[in-house]
Amino acid sequence: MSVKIFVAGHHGMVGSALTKELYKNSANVLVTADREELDLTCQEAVVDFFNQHHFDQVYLAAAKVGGIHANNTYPAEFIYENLMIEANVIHAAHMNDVQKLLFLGSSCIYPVLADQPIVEEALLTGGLEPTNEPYAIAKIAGIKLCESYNRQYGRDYRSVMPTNLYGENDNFHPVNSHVIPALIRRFHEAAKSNIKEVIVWGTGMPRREFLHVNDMASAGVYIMNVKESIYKKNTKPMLSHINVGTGIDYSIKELAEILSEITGFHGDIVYDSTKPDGAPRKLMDVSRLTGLGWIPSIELKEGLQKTYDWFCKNEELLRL
Ligand SMILES: NC(=O)C1=CN([C@@H]2O[C@H](COP(=O)(O)OP(=O)(O)OC[C@H]3O[C@@H](n4cnc5c(N)ncnc54)[C@H](OP(=O)(O)O)[C@@H]3O)[C@@H](O)[C@H]2O)C=CC1
Ligand SMILES: C[C@H]1O[C@H](OP(=O)(O)OP(=O)(O)OC[C@H]2O[C@@H](n3cnc4c(=O)[nH]c(N)nc43)[C@H](O)[C@@H]2O)[C@@H](O)[C@@H](O)C1=O
Repeated sequence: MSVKIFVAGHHGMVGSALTKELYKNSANVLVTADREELDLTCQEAVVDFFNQHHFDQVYLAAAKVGGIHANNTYPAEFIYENLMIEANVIHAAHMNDVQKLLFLGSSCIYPVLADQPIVEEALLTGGLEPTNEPYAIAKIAGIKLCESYNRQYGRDYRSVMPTNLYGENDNFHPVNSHVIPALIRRFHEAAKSNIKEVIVWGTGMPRREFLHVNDMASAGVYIMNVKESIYKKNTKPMLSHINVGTGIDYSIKELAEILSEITGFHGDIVYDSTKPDGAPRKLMDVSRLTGLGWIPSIELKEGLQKTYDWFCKNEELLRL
């Protein structure tokens, strides 16, 4: 029997990987819409769109996304657009009797000084990291929307909390992107132009856990398809969210050194400590996910090399 699925955000890094992953199952019938046809912040447009289709499932991978600088510079857009997208899509899914939905949150929902590795239960136990608090608040609202429709209406809306992601179709903007695409581009351009020095933001000391987007897509589809009774057994009764990561982290300095090697940059790496470090560490406890039977398959160096190869092939077409 076919399963009609709406993938919101299908042009994005995660949405495009999810689309590929979902196409592996020939029973899936995917529906997507470009932003020009469907602005997800517009309630009327979202209601009309859901009324036209009868979806069995929704993957909500559309969001206003960016790295530490973008979050710190455009907090109003990050909180407003994300709240609107989540409220519109999750509510419209419920009103149209869509029983299953997967919402993408982020590891920044957890308190900035949470015990490491961070367990799902750490949510709302402390203050958030200031540079991305508005985005994190919107993501927490998304989790609570899912939990509330589950509690009140018996929906099966699950939320994945991915660690920092990277891979093909990432945003390689020089300042608004995340650290991996930013450094790939900066090291690549320096190596090509024989520039002797590359600036890396912050002290290089923060630690981050990185997951390749193909692993993220595989985990997302896996989690969506775990039987409800088994998924609930692995979460506290009302908890709808689950961490997605590798369980391994690296310092930004270690990451920069790996990327300089991959891109063939042989100059000096200079740390600009006037730029924010953000959270000191964000390593997630992934035992709930591994307990469900999923483990990642792309090791960091391999994933970075694949991403760099993809960047070199697509440099001219990228949204920079
Ligand atoms: N990247 C990361 O490191 C992490 C990402 N996540 C989460 O994963 C999800 C996907 O992120 P990612 O793929 O990296 O982000 P991208 O920016 O690559 O993709 C986001 C997608 O959402 C679409 N979108 C944004 N606003 C609207 C709107 N108003 N109407 C219609 N479409 C819209 C964009 O459309 P368009 O193509 O037109 O711009 C884009 O296709 C997000 O929820 C994010 O919070 C979580 C943890 C880490
Ligand atoms: C996924 C996650 O992404 C964001 O949080 P973040 O984890 O801090 O992600 P980031 O990739 O932007 O930075 C990671 C680290 O790397 C350092 N760093 C060095 N040099 C560059 C650099 O050139 N660019 C960037 N962006 N960071 C750099 C940077 O200073 C920081 O210490 C959230 O806002 C939030 O949106 C969220 O959920």
